[in-house]
Amino acid sequence: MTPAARVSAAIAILADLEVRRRPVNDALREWGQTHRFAGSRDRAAVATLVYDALRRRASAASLLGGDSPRAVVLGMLRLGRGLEADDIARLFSGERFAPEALTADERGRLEAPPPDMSAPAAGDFPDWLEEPLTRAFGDDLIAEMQALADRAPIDIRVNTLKTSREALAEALAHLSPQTTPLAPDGLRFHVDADGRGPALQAEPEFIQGLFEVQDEGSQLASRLTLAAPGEQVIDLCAGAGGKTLALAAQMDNRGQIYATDIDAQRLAAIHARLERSGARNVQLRVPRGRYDPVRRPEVADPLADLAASADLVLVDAPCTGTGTWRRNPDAKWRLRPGALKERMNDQAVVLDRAAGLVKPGGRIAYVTCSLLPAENDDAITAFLERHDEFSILSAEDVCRQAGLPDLAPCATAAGGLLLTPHRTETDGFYVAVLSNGTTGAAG
Ligand SMILES: C[S@@+](CC[C@H](N)C(=O)[O-])C[C@H]1O[C@@H](n2cnc3c(N)ncnc32)[C@H](O)[C@@H]1O
Repeated sequence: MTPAARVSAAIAILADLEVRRRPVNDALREWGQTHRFAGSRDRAAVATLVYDALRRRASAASLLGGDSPRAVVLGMLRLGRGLEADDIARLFSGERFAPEALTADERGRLEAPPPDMSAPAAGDFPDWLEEPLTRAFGDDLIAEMQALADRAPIDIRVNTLKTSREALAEALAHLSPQTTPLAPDGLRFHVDADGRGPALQAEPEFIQGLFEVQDEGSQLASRLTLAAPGEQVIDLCAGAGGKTLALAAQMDNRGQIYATDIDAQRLAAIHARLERSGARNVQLRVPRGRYDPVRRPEVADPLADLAASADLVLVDAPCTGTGTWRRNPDAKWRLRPGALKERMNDQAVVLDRAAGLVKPGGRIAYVTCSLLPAENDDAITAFLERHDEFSILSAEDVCRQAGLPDLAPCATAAGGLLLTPHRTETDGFYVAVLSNGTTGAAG
């Protein structure tokens, strides 16, 4: 496909998304199936155009004075990719397979300096989130949100149960890995201009369990739980097990991790990952269906024997995922206030459940991949009001004990830590460590 034909395809896919309101991956998959002539490089380039357009949807619409798929792609090429009006005119030539030629108005807008934009347009985020995001970032709001609109690199966590970062970097030298700036076990890979990264999961080292794909922010969040060898740990929202595996390695296979989730199906992927990783200190506690003591009392509590027993309960809470918008740019335009409310309710439920599982002197590590205070500091403040036996460990102490003193400036008003693409070049993650009683955390 020519570059212009790829642009036409991206505009058509964005138009389809508007009409059918479905996840972008479904639309891209269907496009690939119905355009068999497109090779893998074409498909990657088209997908990257679509994703980049979604990243810049609001600023592009502001530049072009409208939010049609064509306008958004035009604006993205100018603002996101830095193309000049002449370069864009060559793509929008009106020739076979290319989009229609530029109108005089479009050309004028592409040539003029960008207009003054509102914060949501300049930062490419939904209007209704301006107030909470301003609360989170103050004067840094636009810089933070622009960093969240950029593309993300691909990070892996080296499985230290089986190898070292140095040894794996050498084995993967043909993919030019770099060490992650903050996480001690991470390697980073960059994607090319067409959005293609290395096919890491096809590497023999992946099959041998020497690494897992995991964003550096998620690796740091696992470290900030302060999980230590020999501890009794409950991973209450284990899902597919990304953090369970990181904790097992951090604990050097010593002690015990009980991994569960409200939803048995979410745990399905964890079995093969555990097998590959060589983690031997993980016990799965799979509910017989969906664990919901209020609506489904017939489903037994898979942790019934673990009340008040854990040194650490990790609550990797269900959340809006606003911190992962670099990877899921369509999610930012689909998020609704009702979904935020639901997640806030889930967070309170799961935190209260965690409180009953921590032994005196133990701790809860509360983690979200959200940037919204309602899901972060506010959730913790409300929890501490409900549970006066808990107190928050200072962010500085947590960073020091985790061996990550450089993260201390990420402290939030309530004493949590907020990592962001702008601050730490990671996905957005929030971590707060809460101690049950006064004896404090391990370390
Ligand atoms: C952010 S995801 C977990 C990701 C996972 N820890 C990882 O690192 O790959 C949140 C998980 O919380 C689960 N969940 C939601 N409400 C819950 C509850 N009340 N108790 C336990 N798990 C819950 C969801 O099913 C989902 O798998």
